[in-house]
Amino acid sequence: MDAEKPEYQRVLIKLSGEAFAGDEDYGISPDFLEYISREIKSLYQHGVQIAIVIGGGNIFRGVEGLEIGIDRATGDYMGMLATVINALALQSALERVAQIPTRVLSAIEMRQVAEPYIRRRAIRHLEKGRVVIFAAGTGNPFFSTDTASALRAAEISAQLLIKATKVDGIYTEDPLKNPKAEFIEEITYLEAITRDIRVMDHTAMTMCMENKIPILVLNIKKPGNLLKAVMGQKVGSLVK
Ligand SMILES: Nc1ncnc2c1ncn2[C@@H]1O[C@H](COP(=O)(O)OP(=O)(O)OP(=O)(O)O)[C@@H](O)[C@H]1O
Ligand SMILES: O=c1ccn([C@@H]2O[C@H](COP(=O)(O)O)[C@@H](O)[C@H]2O)c(=O)[nH]1
Repeated sequence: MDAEKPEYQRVLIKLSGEAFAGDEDYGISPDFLEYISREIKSLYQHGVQIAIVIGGGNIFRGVEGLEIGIDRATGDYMGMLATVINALALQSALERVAQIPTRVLSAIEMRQVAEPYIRRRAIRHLEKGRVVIFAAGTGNPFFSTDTASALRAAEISAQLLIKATKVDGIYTEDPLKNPKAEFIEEITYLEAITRDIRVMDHTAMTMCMENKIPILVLNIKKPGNLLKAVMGQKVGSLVK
């Protein structure tokens, strides 16, 4: 284990589903799986307790179902199942590439595939040095995996929620839509909500505010960013 001490001992990482697709628009990229496993290993080697919530945007989002006649709640369940697929892929990669013991805990019971989500069990896994992957979001339709990350971060008393995404941090507007948007290094929860910063949904932001969980938004595609975050080095944008 490295002598350098991390700033945070227990973190929750929200991994965007879209990032799982790598350079494609859909599916799971083997290169990304390998890359993210190595990135996570770098934190793990510093003794950081790591919980992960995975999105499903690379496979299915509930709102997409509406376009093909699938009602919202059913579409949302499909979206939650998509996060389970991503969780299993990540588990397999973490164990194969990084040799890290990993547990998938699902908010929707499917015993043959994953453990059911039980808060105290999740904490026990973390204490035992297992990376915990929370699958199936909150288990409820009409929510998002952003909200699931805020909820799980509060439940496990994570010291930091890292929103690992495709952009460098928070901007005045979505930088993928407006390249002239300006970078914001630090912002309060309330300001992020009132300025309608959409990098994380408002329900998630409010939950973090109420539970005083700082949110760090960073670019997951830049190697070393996750490690910088847990070491307390300057990276991304902070909401607190
Ligand atoms: N003000 C803003 N600053 C930064 N990013 C923003 C802003 N408004 C919108 N975004 C967009 O929010 C996105 C973050 O959401 P992301 O796609 O990572 O997560 P998600 O939608 O929760 O995950 P998934 O891909 O699984 O659906 C960024 O890629 C960015 O394009
Ligand atoms: O608690 C939850 C979490 C997710 N969903 C559905 O899953 C998809 C994928 O999640 P993303 O956050 O968009 O990556 C989401 O669009 C919802 O349809 C849910 O219903 N409840």
